[in-house]
Amino acid sequence: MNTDEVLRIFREAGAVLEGHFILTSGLRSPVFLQKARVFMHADKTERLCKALAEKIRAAVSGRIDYVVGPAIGGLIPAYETSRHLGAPAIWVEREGGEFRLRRFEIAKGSRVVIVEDIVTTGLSIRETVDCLRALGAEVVAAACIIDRSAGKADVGVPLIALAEYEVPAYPADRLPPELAAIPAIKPGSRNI
Ligand SMILES: O=P(O)(O)OC[C@H]1O[C@H](OP(=O)(O)OP(=O)(O)O)[C@H](O)[C@@H]1O
Ligand SMILES: O=C(O)c1cc(=O)[nH]c(=O)[nH]1
Ligand SMILES: [Mg+2]
Repeated sequence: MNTDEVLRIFREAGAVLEGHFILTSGLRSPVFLQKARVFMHADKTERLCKALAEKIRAAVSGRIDYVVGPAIGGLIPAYETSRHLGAPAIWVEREGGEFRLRRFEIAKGSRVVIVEDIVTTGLSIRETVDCLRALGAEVVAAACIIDRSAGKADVGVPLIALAEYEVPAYPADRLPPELAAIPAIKPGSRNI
């Protein structure tokens, strides 16, 4: 599946939003990919995640013990991708602002792949890598449906993206005037 096909699915689902958005990194953007509007459709999610699982299988040699999704956005794609990889899906969720593996125990040396929805700066994947490494896991790769950095984000492990789609994002104190004129909203779950 190529980037155009992935974006077609997002557009068909009404998931490409325009306005003024506060991203999880604090950056501001005129475009927000509201993945929940895609993941509400099992057929669309299956097509995307089956293709992502194939890309992961081609890139990762050796066993995968767990697929880990960073909540909330990573929950559904990690679960659906895990189905195609034949590995169990678990998740990290925020406790006091930090990602924790609250509901599961994993053996030291477990080989894990992180599956995210969207990557912008890579911050959320880096936080997930830190949490898993502190538990003794080996993070063999991370994957996402759409990489908004188009390959520029450094997540500390190899990143496998189903699609790369570069979207502008600006520091809050360097907004273009047309963006500053629109009231900002924050759709994600960090800090709520
Ligand atoms: O690469 P980054 O700069 O970290 O941005 C991408 C992250 O932002 C979103 O999560 P968010 O924290 O907004 O909450 P959500 O998972 O509930 O959507 C998205 O799900 C990724 O986790
Ligand atoms: O960077 C983000 O927080 C972000 C961007 C985006 O397009 N979609 C999303 O869910 N999060
Ligand atoms: Mg998220």
